[in-house]
Amino acid sequence: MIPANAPILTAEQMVDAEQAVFASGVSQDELMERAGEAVARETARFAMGRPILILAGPGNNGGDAYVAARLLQREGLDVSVVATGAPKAGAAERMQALWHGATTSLYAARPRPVLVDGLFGTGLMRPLERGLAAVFADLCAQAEFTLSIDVPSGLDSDTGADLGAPAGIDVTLALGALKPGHLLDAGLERCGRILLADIGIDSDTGWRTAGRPQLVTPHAHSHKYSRGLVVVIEGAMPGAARLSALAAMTAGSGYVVLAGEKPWQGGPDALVRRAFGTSTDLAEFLEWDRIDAVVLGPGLGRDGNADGYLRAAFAAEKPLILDGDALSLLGTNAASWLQSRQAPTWLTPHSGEFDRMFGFDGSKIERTLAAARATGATIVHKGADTVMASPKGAVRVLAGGSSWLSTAGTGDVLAGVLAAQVAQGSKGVQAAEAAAWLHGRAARLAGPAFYADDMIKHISEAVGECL
Ligand SMILES: NC(=O)C1=CN([C@@H]2O[C@H](COP(=O)(O)OP(=O)(O)OC[C@H]3O[C@@H](n4cnc5c(N)ncnc54)[C@H](OP(=O)(O)O)[C@@H]3O)[C@@H](O)[C@H]2O)[C@@H](O)CC1
Ligand SMILES: [K+]
Repeated sequence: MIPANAPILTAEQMVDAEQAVFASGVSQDELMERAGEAVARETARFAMGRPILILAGPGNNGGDAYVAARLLQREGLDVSVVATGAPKAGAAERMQALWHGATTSLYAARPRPVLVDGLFGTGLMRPLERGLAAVFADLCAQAEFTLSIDVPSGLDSDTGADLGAPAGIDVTLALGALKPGHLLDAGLERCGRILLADIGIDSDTGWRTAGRPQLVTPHAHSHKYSRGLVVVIEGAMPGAARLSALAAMTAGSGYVVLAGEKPWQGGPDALVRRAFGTSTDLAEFLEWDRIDAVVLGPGLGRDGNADGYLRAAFAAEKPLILDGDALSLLGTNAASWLQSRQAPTWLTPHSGEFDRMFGFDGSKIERTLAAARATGATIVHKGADTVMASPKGAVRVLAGGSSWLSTAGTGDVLAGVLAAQVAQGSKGVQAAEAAAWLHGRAARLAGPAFYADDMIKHISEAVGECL
């Protein structure tokens, strides 16, 4: 479980936030006391009287651990500390000096039912030393409950890269803000349940986890056009475009058109079909001023026809959602194609498509932001950790969704849900966040082992939860 609408800060941003707290008159010791109090409170809640082993590393993460040890002992709990080295000068050293209970070295440590991991937090700079990682993993495996302070030790807090973190952590108590590493890459599987403790730092940021959108019921005078008109362009593999179109219908659009050379005639009668002969015909149709959003890419194909449709969609200057084959056609030229567009664009690549289009380095958040800035488009970088970024720097992350979403066609469904949000007036990363949330919720409602058509039936139920 991941907190919704929670701020996300990098290690560097955490240091800045910490400095701002110090500048306001709060001492380093006071801030560490607050962090340790939060750790002690959550640990006591889960320990329910069981003996506790606290691992204290050499940095401030270890300092938090010493505070928690002292407070838990004061509450009468049976606490033992494992010190992995002398703490660095400053608050951590002072907190260690205030700890007067049992202390052992790492290699003499005996497992206890409750384990608190205060080895390393945001200051982890390199992989855990192998012996340390092995003992930590063993203590964790033998504990009945493990809580990590701030970040599981062995997880890169900025990227989620695995630097030796064990499996089996039950709770991670994030201090002040979530870190990118909680949400990305290996972090998704290593943190257990994530809780967020307010320790009084200013975590105001444009990066946060996605939350349930607030949608509106159509007003009394709404009509099919005012509810948003979506056009989905059908290509070589028509099934994918159908999934997008049906998803756009159940996500609240007033009018959905499936446009193709010979558009599919099955399915609901409410789905409007529009045949076009050539890309010139398509370009003319897309001039229609009723159109609020266009989806291009699901099942498009990559032949000359597809290229013509892409050019027609660009020429129309309507809000445009590009997915699948449209992304492949743009390829490494995405930035130059997109920078000239006046109307808003959303790109919805999965990681393979993203990597083929863009060569940026860094965490998934940094790479997605770089792509948004380079293209001027809102990027929805899909995956178990879906990262959404706008060119202005807003970031939303939706992580920890149903792993059953890893099946064909679910990306096409997302493109349709997104088009419905755009057609109804939602903008930029807000439209992406709403679509990703509805998509994730529909997948949960569909249960296990669903296929993409199944989840479409649950989109309107997900919409109902947001009114
Ligand atoms: N910022 C805030 O607002 C607040 C922060 N708080 C807390 O501070 C934590 C961050 O503390 P931090 O910066 O001292 O880093 P931390 O993770 O304890 O470790 C750094 C130490 O480990 C060492 N080291 C690194 N990698 C290593 C490795 N692989 N193997 C071995 N050693 C390694 C490194 O030394 P080095 O060897 O690199 O010289 C250094 O000594 C944060 O997560 C939170 O818990 C709260 O108290 C209050 C609010
Ligand atoms: K930790």
